[in-house]
Amino acid sequence: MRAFNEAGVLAAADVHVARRLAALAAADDPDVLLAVALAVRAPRLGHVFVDLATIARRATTEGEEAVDLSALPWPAVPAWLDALGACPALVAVGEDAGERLPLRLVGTHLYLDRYWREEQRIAADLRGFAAREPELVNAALLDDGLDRLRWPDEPADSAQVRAARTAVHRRFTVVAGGPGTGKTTTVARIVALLHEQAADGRPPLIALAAPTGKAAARLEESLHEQAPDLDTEARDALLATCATTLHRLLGWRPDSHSRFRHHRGNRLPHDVVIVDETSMVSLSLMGRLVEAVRPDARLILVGDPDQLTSVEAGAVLGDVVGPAAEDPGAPPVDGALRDAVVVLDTTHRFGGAIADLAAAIRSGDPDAVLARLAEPADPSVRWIPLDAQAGPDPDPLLAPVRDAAVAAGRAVLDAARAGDPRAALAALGSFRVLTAHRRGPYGATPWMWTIERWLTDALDGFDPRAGEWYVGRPLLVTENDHSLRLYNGDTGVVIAGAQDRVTAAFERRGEALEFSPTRLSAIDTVYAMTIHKAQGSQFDTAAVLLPGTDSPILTRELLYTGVTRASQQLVVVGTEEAVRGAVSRPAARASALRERLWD
Ligand SMILES: Nc1ncnc2c1ncn2[C@@H]1O[C@H](COP(=O)(O)OP(=O)(O)OP(=O)(O)O)[C@@H](O)[C@H]1O
Repeated sequence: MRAFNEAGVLAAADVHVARRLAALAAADDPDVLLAVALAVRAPRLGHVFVDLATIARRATTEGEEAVDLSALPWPAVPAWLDALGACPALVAVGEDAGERLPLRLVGTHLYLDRYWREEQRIAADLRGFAAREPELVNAALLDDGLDRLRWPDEPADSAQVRAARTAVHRRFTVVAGGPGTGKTTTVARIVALLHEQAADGRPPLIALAAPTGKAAARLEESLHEQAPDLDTEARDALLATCATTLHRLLGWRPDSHSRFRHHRGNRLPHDVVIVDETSMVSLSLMGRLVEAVRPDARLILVGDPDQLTSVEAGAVLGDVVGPAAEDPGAPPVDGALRDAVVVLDTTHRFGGAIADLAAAIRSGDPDAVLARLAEPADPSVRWIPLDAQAGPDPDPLLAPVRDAAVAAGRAVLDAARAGDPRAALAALGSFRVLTAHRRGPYGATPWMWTIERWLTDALDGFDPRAGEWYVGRPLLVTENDHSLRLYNGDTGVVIAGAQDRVTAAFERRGEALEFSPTRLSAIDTVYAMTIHKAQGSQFDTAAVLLPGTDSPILTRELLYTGVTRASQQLVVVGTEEAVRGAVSRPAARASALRERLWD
């Protein structure tokens, strides 16, 4: 294991855990130890298992320098599998082996047993939901509702209409689509239609949830915004709906890391559970969710399967949507899961060139992406083919980024000085620099210093050294604070108040909430933020700064998620190699959920 540790393939903790597990089972074959360490490593990097047949080609390293993986002493695969098969106290072999051992080998996939169980159980639960008898519905009322809730120019068989119809008819529905494809609109329709179906009886108990507090707050806000325009008796019910985090819904207990109040033995009381931003839900959280939903309830998963996935193991939404994403227009076939997945593929929100670029990234064709960057269909996309390292002396070609940062900074500062929190928050949301990393030469932290310098040079009286709570400072909440209802990722601005006092203003449901800065705990400055943190938010203008090609997190999903954070104007800074590197490198998480669901 030493060579693999020194090459940056294995971390010290992987080696340590592998040694402990092997010692308990009295296994001492070095090839077995290496395999166990790789299985321990897998979930740390988002994989559900390690595929021993491909790991020698696919492993990524964590060191700064490129490593020649082929020079490492990889065991020959057949002998490796045999060695694992000869450890009956450590490794269960095959899906049918009944023992509970620390590891499980299925074909060439080596799992930590816990993840194997999780994956298997989720597949069974989801297949169960998908196959369950459809609901009895009042079809005339449903048709009438779908008609009333349609946009004037929306076809009667649009994907949004199909998605809402599916969710009313079935016990399991997946609504998949990129930004602005009408997912939230569809959720609003589903809630309204389900209320209409129950008009004479007990109104359905509906839970709306999202993986983060910020995403939950955003879902709730947009449903409340859409409600007044909907032609339905259920308008009040929509206005009264609240969204919560998945952890809260499931009854997270601070005394226990993974146990929730609701589970298979104590299900959620809800008739309908709708989850937004499902791409951010990990395998284990999905496991806790599907086991807690009553078998006779409806489960509706909403999200964008092309976005970055949770940092924990699994890529559940992508696996559930599976092949349905490749032929969104295909008519339903007999497979129950195929019928449950509806892909929304018409963008209603942003500029054509941004949507075009996002589609090219999704298709994985680097030449098409570069062509759309070099000659976009309209001026909403701009590409600066530069290496995006932060430095004391930014390249003059970065002027568009600087100008946008200064324009937004000026608007934030003017509004903050004038004591106008709403205008300051609106200006803050108008522009953001997005990076792949937090630290290091391409990180959000050095870029923050660069932007602060630009603002100091351009704005009269702007001085970030004037004290921690200087007027106009853009704030980022870095931990959930349930008592203030501020969530990790929320942003705010320091606003001038009376008598030299300042407040920190944050937006909630279109209103500005102001707090004394002394009440805030985990806060950062946010001239730049990581693409991961920006997930679930959009900005009028976003500048996406790509790292070098040796960055292990430069992937297709990262670029797609960054690009789709811009609603009107997008600037991409990165070399041709970085763009190619990103597009040609899908995050490819090792997971067998897709096969378990679809094959
Ligand atoms: N069929 C449609 N025709 C015209 N406009 C629509 C249609 N569906 C939705 N819209 C509008 O497009 C915008 C995006 O819709 P919506 O917020 O539902 O998308 P979304 O997929 O939830 O976006 P996000 O990824 O930001 O959550 C909204 O302003 C909405 O009013």
